[in-house]
Amino acid sequence: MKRSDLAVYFIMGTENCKDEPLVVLEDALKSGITFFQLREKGANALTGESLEKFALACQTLCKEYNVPFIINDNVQLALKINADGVHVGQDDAPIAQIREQFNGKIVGVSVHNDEEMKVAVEGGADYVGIGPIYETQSKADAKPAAGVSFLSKARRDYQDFPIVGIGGITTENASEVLAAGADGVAVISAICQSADRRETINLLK
Ligand SMILES: Nc1nc(C(F)(F)F)ncc1COP(=O)(O)OP(=O)(O)O
Ligand SMILES: [Mg+2]
Repeated sequence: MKRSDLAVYFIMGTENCKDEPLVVLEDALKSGITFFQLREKGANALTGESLEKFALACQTLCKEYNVPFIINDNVQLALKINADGVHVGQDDAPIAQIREQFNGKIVGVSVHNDEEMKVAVEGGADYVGIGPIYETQSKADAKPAAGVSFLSKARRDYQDFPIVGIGGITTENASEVLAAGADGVAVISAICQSADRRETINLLK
């Protein structure tokens, strides 16, 4: 993957959308997202067969638009349907183990400090997600908003490593995240709830 692939990283699960999720995803793909992550969370999250079916439908749409399709947390599902990669957090399996399972695929890791960043980079992650930059409504167990200070430091320490910012990012504050050194922004609500996704996506770049 290229760093520029992270420019507008849309993340979505069925709980994030008022409208039909696949309609939202196709509109977002048509409107120019550059990366997609299926993050199925919450009380009514799809599971089992219905999750697999939904994931396959998302994967088909992403293939049509030549956008990488990443699955959050669910390593088994990502392997089973041959997703383009997986995103894991600090509570998931160690990066070295994930890296081995996903040879040649994309592995993203959430990091919050120098140590986690070092382990992710040395463990072979393809990109890191840093956040939450701002307060977020999309992650119930999110850490407090950290601002851009750690992101800026990570960029100083790893000048060429792919970094995406996440957490409460909107068209109003995306430029601050990019100025701090992120290659792109990861968003859920800003795109899910947008009335004009093409305009929103252009304002996130
Ligand atoms: N899902 C994510 N995607 C990104 C990405 F880099 F892709 F923007 N960064 C961070 C997260 C958060 O990941 P995690 O800490 O495991 O929590 P959750 O499983 O609730 O998402
Ligand atoms: Mg996770």
